[in-house]
Amino acid sequence: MSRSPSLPDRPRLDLDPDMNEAERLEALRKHFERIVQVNDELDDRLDEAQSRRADLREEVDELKRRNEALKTASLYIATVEELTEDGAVIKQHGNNQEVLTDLSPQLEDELEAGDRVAINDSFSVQTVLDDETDARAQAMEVDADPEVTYDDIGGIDEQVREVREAVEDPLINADAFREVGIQPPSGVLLHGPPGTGKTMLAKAVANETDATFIKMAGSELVRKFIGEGARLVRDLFDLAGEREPAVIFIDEIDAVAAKRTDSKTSGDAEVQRTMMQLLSEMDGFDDRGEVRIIAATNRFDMLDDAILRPGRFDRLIEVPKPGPEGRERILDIHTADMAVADDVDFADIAEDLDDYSGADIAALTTEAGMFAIRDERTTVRRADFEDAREKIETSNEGPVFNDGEFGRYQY
Ligand SMILES: Nc1ncnc2c1ncn2[C@@H]1O[C@H](COP(=O)(O)OP(=O)(O)OP(=O)(O)O)[C@@H](O)[C@H]1O
Repeated sequence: MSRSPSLPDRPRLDLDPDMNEAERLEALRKHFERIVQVNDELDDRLDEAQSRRADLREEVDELKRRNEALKTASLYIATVEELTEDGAVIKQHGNNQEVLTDLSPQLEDELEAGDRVAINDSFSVQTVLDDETDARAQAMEVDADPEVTYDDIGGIDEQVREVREAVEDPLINADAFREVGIQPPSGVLLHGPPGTGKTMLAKAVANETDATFIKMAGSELVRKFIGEGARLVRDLFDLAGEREPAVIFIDEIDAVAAKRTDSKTSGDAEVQRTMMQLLSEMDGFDDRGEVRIIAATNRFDMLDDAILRPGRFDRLIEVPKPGPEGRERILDIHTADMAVADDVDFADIAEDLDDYSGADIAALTTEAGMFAIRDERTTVRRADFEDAREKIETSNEGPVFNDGEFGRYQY
C-alpha cells in the first residue's frame, strides 16, 4: 500500500525578547503568512483525500454489485472473441453461441480478446475469470486432511468394510496387487438414499489413508459451470495426480452420467461431453498411481450403463438407511458430546426411528438439544428427543420416508 506523504510541520513562532517593535511585527507577519500557506496545503490534501475516498467508495459499490450479481444467479462461461466499437463479441461455452454484448466502461478497459468471462442469462458480462479464480478452484472441494474417521460412521459397518477393501487396500498395499498380478477395482460407486453417510465414507477413507480428499459435485458441473464440465473433469484428475495419494469423490454422479436420451438440445450435448471425458479419464486410470475414485448417487436407476462397465465404476456398494441397531449407534455418535439424562434409552428411541437416515438422526439430536436449551437446561432428556421427533415428523423437512418424494426412486 502506498503511504501518503507526511503532513507539513506546524509553523513555530520564535520571538526573541531582544527584538524591537518593528522586528516583532515582521516576525508575526511572516508567521501569519506561513500559517496561511500550511492551511492551503492542508486544504489541498483534504480535497485529494476526499476525492480518493469517493473513488474507493465507487470501487466498493462496484465490487458489491458484482458480488451480488455473482451470488444471485447461475452464470455461464464464455470467451471474448473480439472487442468492437459496439461492444464485445463473446462465444458461450457448451453451445458455441456467439453474441454481441455491451460492456460497462470499466470492463471495456479491462477486457482483452481471449479472456474467459462469466455471463448472465442476458449475456451481460459479470466478471472476468483469471486462471486462479477459475472454475477449478470453485468447483472442487480439496481437503488435504479430512477429519472424519470410520468410528464416526454408524450402522453401515459392512459398507465400511467393502469400501476399505476396494479403496484402502490398493492405496496402502499397492505392491500386493502388483505381485499377485491383479488390477484393483477402478472405481467404487456408492448408491443409496440421501444422508446415509456416503460422503462421510469417502472422507473417512481419505483420512485413514492420509490421502487428499477432492470432491466435485456432478450437479454443479451441469448447473453452475455450464460449458466447463469436460475441462473440469480433466482438471479434477490432473489435480488428483498432483496430490497423490488422493481420493476423488464425485457426488451426484447421475447429473453427468444419466442414461442417454434422444434429445439433441445443447444442454444434453454438453452433459454428454462431460460424461465422455469422465469415461476417458477412468479408462486411462491405470497409470495414475495412488489415486482412487469414489462416486455417489441417489438415483442409481438413472445411470448410463457405460459408466458401470468393467474398469470403470465396477464396484457397486449400496448404502441403505440404518436398521434399529445402526440407528442406536448413530444416536450414540451424535450425542457423544451432549449431556444426556439417565432416562434416555437410545435403543428404545432407535426403535421408533423407522426410516430415519443418518442425517435425519443427526438433525434429531441437534433438535433435542435445542429443546433443552429453550427450557434453560444443559442436560437433554428423553422428552426432548420425543419433542424433536414430533417436530421433525410434522415439518416438511424430513425424514424422507419411502412413500414421500423419494419413493419415486428405487430406495
Ligand atoms: N451412517 C452415519 N453415521 C453417522 N452420521 C451420519 C451417517 N449418515 C449420515 N450422517 C450424518 O449426516 C450428515 C450427512 O451425511 P453424508 O453427507 O455423508 O450423506 P450422503 O449419503 O453423502 O448424503 P447425500 O446423498 O445427500 O449427499 C453427516 O455429516 C452426518 O452428520
